[in-house]
Amino acid sequence: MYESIIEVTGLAVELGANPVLQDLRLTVAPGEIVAVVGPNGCGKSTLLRCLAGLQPATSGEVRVFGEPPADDARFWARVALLGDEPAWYPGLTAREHLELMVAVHTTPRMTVDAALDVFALAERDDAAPLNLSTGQRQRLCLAATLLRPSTLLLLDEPERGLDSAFRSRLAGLLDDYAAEGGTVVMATHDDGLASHARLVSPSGVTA
Ligand SMILES: Nc1ncnc2c1ncn2[C@@H]1O[C@H](COP(=O)(O)OP(=O)(O)OP(=O)(O)O)[C@@H](O)[C@H]1O
Repeated sequence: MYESIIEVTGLAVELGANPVLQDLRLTVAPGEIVAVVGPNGCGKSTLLRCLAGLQPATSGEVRVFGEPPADDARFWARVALLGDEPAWYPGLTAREHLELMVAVHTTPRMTVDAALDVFALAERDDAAPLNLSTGQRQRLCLAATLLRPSTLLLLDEPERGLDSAFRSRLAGLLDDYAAEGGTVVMATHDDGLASHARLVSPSGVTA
């Protein structure tokens, strides 16, 4: 068991000549829900990308599960990332995309039918993702992310496209994930989701 799942010290990131993150410190304990908040462009997505090992630090240290994040099977067995919309497989339905996740991850957190039910997609399960609405597609992304086994969720604006009822439902799902011992770090502009979380601001500004 780790005392902290995430340990960030003195993190700085420059993109081009742009100092996006400066001397950022963050510690996240198991079972915590952390909301990375702040105005557009303050570095929320950049921080999440650093935690996912997708953005190298200019200086400072990022440790996830005690080690620098590495783009390898061991890291991704524990970490589920919701970032930009993925590329969808042509010819596969929403259900078949979730079945792919189950085929790849041998111990899914729920069945495909349960995921379709939880994410209110059962009636559109035979649609191609590109024939779903924006919010339905986001629910499919969330279903795929929460279906796979993980102990750390990294979510970049999970509320994107969701109606207010489903945003509330998502807050409950994240609470359940944390109650099971999982840890959540999300970049969000949604006050409801943020109200369930400890707030962290890359820039020191939260509104
Ligand atoms: N490839 C890049 N080169 C230079 N600057 C970049 C690059 N990518 C992002 N930036 C800049 O880095 C800053 C942080 O971007 P980031 O996407 O992390 O912000 P954010 O807080 O997630 O914003 P939003 O709320 O709009 O999603 C922004 O000023 C952005 O313009």
